[in-house]
Amino acid sequence: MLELSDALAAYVREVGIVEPRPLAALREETERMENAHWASSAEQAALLGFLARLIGARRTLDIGTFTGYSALAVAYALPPEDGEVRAFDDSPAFAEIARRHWNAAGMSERIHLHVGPASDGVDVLIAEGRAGDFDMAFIDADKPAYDGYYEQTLQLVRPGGLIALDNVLWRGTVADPASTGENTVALRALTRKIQDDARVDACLLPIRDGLLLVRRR
Ligand SMILES: C[S@@+](CC[C@H](N)C(=O)[O-])C[C@H]1O[C@@H](n2cnc3c(N)ncnc32)[C@H](O)[C@@H]1O
Repeated sequence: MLELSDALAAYVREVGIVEPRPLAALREETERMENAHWASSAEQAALLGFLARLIGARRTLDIGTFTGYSALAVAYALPPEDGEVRAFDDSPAFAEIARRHWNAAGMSERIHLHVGPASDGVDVLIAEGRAGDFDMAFIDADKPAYDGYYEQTLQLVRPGGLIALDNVLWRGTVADPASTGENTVALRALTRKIQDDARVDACLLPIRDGLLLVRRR
């Protein structure tokens, strides 16, 4: 696979994607943080925004929000009049950073963040009767809980809607039978389950740490 050198990444960012200035400001602040690698890359976030536009998304879920980069990238792709991102993260510190940047981008009306365990927050939406009400979900929180998030989002996303799961290659460990770490085992099992799941179509993109795209039938 082609290695994305710094020069090549800079080229892609210059001519291959559009990153609004407030989104770039959020990325730049995040890059100075200890957990900077948690954030989606600019290219991956641009892909999510592109896919949101492609399917005409109006309402989306962002499970594992960190400093808010993926949520903001998708928010830009939603219609200004009624676009809605429901975001979930259990860190109040990350929430503060995310909200500051969403506000600066003029997107705070469009993105609603639940601070607490994501599964509880998503359950609230299900209890509120919002099954089938969402067009897209991005799953990027704790890996052993992905299967639960997948089942929850499958309820919330409409037929024809999209679920994207990040990090499904887990730095390549999933292809090594000797790797039996908790995250590796969970991601390997879920990827196989999804490929055999008659409720969906799925396609694994080997970009960055692996992005599994799932379409609800
Ligand atoms: C990889 S980061 C998300 C990156 C983000 N999607 C982006 O593109 O910038 C994972 C996030 O999930 C959050 N998280 C982990 N376990 C969680 C849980 N059980 N409930 C809610 N958030 C959780 C962490 O606080 C962290 O911010």
